[in-house]
Amino acid sequence: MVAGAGSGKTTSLIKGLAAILAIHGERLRLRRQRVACITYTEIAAGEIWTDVGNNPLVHVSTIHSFLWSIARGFQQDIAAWVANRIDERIGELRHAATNFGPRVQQKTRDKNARDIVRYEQQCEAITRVRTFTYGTGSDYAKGILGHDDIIKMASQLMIHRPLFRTLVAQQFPFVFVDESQDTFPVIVEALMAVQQQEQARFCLGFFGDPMQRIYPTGIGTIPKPNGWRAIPKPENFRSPTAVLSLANAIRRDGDNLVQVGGRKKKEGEEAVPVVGTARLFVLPTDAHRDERVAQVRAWVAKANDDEMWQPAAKNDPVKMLVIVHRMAAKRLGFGDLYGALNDKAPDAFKNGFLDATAWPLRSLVSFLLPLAEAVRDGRDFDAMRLLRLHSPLLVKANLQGVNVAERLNQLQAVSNQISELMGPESQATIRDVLMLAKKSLLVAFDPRLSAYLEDIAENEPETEENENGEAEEEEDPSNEINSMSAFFACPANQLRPYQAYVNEGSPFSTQQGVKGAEFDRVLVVLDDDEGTHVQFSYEKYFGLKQPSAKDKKTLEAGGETGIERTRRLFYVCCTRARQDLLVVLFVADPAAAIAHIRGLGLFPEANILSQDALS
Ligand SMILES: Nc1ncnc2c1ncn2[C@@H]1O[C@H](COP(=O)(O)OP(=O)(O)OP(=O)(O)O)[C@@H](O)[C@H]1O
Repeated sequence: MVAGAGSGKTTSLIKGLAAILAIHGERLRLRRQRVACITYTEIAAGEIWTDVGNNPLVHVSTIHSFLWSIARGFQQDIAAWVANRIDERIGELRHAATNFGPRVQQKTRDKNARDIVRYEQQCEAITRVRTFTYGTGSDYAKGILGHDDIIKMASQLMIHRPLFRTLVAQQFPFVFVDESQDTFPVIVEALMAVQQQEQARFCLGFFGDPMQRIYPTGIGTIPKPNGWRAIPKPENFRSPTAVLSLANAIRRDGDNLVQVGGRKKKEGEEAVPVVGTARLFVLPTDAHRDERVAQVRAWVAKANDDEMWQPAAKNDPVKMLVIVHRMAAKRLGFGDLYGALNDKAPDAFKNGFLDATAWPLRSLVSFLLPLAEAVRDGRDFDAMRLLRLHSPLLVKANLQGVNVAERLNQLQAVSNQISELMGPESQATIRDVLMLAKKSLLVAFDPRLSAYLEDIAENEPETEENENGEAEEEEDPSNEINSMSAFFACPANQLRPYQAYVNEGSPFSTQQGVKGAEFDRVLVVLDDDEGTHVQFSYEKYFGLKQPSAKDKKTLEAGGETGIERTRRLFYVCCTRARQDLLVVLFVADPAAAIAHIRGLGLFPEANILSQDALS
């Protein structure tokens, strides 16, 4: 099912699941089979499972847990895969070492050498591992596979082992994949291999929209082999007429998909279209952005005769979506964190910063920060739940012969210390928090993080600044090291405002975290960060700024530039609105920008407004 935003893909998926249960439920139960529904995040999984009445015949999960639930029984294959993976890594590191040019810094060479030693030790250690498990970060020596390993390992098993394919189909004769545009290509290949082998015994369905792909690792368009049925859904049920025209106009320069309809509301017996509003304000980039956004909101409140648009400090009825950039990060209180994981940082860090999935952040954001907050608020139950979920100190195998009361006291003491270090007034750095967690064995760290904690000495001077600001140069092996040392030096209390942004104002969490998110009033703030953002550029998207030399090279090579990525993100943001949409674009020269944007046919001319409208 390939269809635009608000066309009811998720609604259809849930109806499809219900229909399968009604038609095949009894047979599935007897054969101990289940229906798998793969979603992007745990939150989305929870929501879909609630929608199907928490039916145990439906296994709703992320791709990782789905794959692990099938692969975990194949321990011998896993062990062989891990041994091979370590060899591969050592080979890659040695290859890199022999190809280091004269400009590569000594610390990069040292790290390479230490990493080789670590992998060689792991190679030895895995022979003693009895059972491999799946955790947040991979630690082969302890028998733990991480997220990336599960994807690589299980898809390989699926692609190369007929028996494994049969097993998948036997356990899960129906597999639905939601948000299929953001699925890894190798997973699509693997699932298609199962379908090819099992034919009518295996029903596979993808639900998605290539224009809503927001992760660079996603496949976008799913290939359609012969014999597959495409299910079109041409109607839009969410957007008011004004937003629907904009959505169609955004796609006109992309894949040209046109949706019809739009949201309707009942008036007596009749269903009438909701007209709604879609406006663009183009305002000057200066130090008064917040005030200007507030002024625009007051203006819309008046124009729409809707007080809900007035600026609100709490429980804001307007959903505001911003792509964070340096200025916003500074204002929100996590400027250093932004700098560490964005300036001259590896692409994986920059991408993972947008939704807090970058590996340096994971244990902090998913465990240590929530733990610190639970302790501070006196939510003992939550603290305990987090510890049980994340701490190896409470794993059954590690509690044998241990005085449990003592262990709990010890955990409480460490949790209190972590909470203090991460408190708003604390002067502690991220490194301090991580060191304490490491020393006290509070959490099993991703070995990449452990390695850096061992390697990067305290107060290590940061290397040369990125002078030109344009982070468009090639990836340099020392980027990761520099990023990590800046990351360790960040104040730990910047994590809280960062997490609040990711949970509330980030279009990424909105898109992926809350399935099919929709809001009555949406405010999208577009604000390029003085040209340092390479992933997204609204100025380039609107044609206010020329593509760079690198963009042109990428296009010539058939690659994709930030312009396409920005179009898709803009589409996702705008199509969340059920009633009114307000877009605020900050640029250096609003008058020129307005003249240009009027010619694009995105917004009606009368709805492209400037500062003048506010005075
Ligand atoms: N057949 C229908 N009739 C009326 N309303 C519908 C219908 N199908 C879906 N809707 C409503 O339209 C809205 C969008 O539906 P849904 O979230 O399923 O779309 P989607 O295609 O998954 O959207 P997106 O791609 O933007 O996540 C929801 O409010 C849903 O209740």
